[in-house]
Amino acid sequence: MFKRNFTKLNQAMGFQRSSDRQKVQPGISDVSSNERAPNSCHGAVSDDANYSSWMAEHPSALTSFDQMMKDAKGKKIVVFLDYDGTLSPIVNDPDRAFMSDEMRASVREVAKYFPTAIISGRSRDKVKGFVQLSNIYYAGSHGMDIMAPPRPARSSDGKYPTVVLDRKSNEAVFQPAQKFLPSIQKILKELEEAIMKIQGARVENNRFCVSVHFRQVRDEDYGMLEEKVKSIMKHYPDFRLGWGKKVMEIRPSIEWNKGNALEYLLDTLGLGNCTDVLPVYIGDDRTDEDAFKVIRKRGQGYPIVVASSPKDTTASYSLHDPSEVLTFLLRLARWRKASSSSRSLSQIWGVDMHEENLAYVNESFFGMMI
Ligand SMILES: O=P(O)(O)OC[C@H]1O[C@H](O[C@H]2O[C@H](CO)[C@@H](O)[C@H](O)[C@H]2O)[C@H](O)[C@@H](O)[C@@H]1O
Repeated sequence: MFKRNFTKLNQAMGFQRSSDRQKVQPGISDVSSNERAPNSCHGAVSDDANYSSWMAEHPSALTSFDQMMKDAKGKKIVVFLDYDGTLSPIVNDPDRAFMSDEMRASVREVAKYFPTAIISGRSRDKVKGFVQLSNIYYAGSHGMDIMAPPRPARSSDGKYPTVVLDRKSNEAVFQPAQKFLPSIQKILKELEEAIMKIQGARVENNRFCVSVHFRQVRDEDYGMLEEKVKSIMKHYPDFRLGWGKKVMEIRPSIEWNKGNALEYLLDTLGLGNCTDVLPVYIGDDRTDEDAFKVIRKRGQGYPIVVASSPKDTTASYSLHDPSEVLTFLLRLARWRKASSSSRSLSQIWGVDMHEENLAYVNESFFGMMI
C-alpha cells in the first residue's frame, strides 16, 4: 500500500515515466567499505551485466531528453553542475583535471539561457580557474564557499547570517564554515607531515575542506595512509571524514552540503519558493547525492548522475560520462534557443547575464542589495 502510494507520488512529481524506475536509497551518505579500498570503483557494483537493469531504473538523460523537456515547458530551469568527473574526466593528477574547450563552450552556451552554477568539492578559486567562465556562479568546498547574487534583503529570515556583499563584483560571498579556517590550516600541516613518506599520497587544500588523495598510492600502503589520517582527525571532533573517488575528504561537521548550496543559490536567485522551478543537477560523486536528495524533496527537477557502471544513487536519470554531459548541455541550450527564439536570458529572467557583466539590472526581481 505504502509502496503504491509512494510510486504514485513520484510519478506526480515528474521524476519518472514508468512506475518502477526510481529507487530511493536511504542512508546514501554512509561510506561503503567498497570505496575505502584502493582498488575499487566508487559505489560500483562489480557485475557489469547489471548495467542495463540499472539503466532501466536510471534512464539516460539523452534518450529521455524529449520527454524531460516536454515536462519542463513553461518552467524555469536552473542548471547546477559538479566539476570533477562531470565536466572533466577523472585523471591521476588533481592539478591537471582540465576541462576541454568544447565542454567550456557548452557550459557557456547553457549559461546564456539558464542561470548556471558549478558546485564543487574544490576551492572556489581553483574550480573557477579550471572553468574560466564569468557568466556562471561558483560554489567551492562542497558548497561551503558560494559567490552568488546578493540575497534579497527583504527575506530577513536570518537564514544566511554570514553573507558579505562584494561591492566590486556586486555578488555576495557566503561562507558558513569561516570559523573553522584556523583548524583547517593546522589539519593541513599535520596531514602533509604525516603522509610525506607515503608514495603517491597527496593533500589538497580546498579552503574549507581538505582532500587526501590515494589514487596513486600502492594498495599495500593504503591501510597505513587511512590510519594516519584517522589518527590525526581523532583530535578534531568538529570535522568529519568521508570518502569520494579515491579520495578522503575532510570537512567541518556543519549541516551544510551541496544540497544546501543548491537551495541557497535558488533563494538568492529569488526562486527558492517558486513552484515552477526545475533545478537540473548533474554530478558523479557521493557528495552530489545531497543535491539529488534536495531536488527529490522539492518534488520537481532533474537529478542526473554521471556513471559508467551501476551505483547506489537517488538520481532519476543518468549520463555515462563527461562526453554525454557535453551532449546534454548542448541539447539543452539548443532546445531553449529554439523554443525562445530571440528571447535572451535577460528578457526571460530580468537579469543581464552577459559574460563580462553579471550585474543585476532588475533589482526589484532580487530585492534590495544588502
Ligand atoms: O565535487 P567535485 O568537484 O567532484 O570534487 C570532488 C573531488 O574531486 C577531485 O578529485 C577527484 O578528481 C581528481 C581529478 O580527476 C582525481 O585525481 C581524484 O582521484 C578524484 O577524487 C578533487 O581533486 C578533490 O579535491 C575533490 O574533493
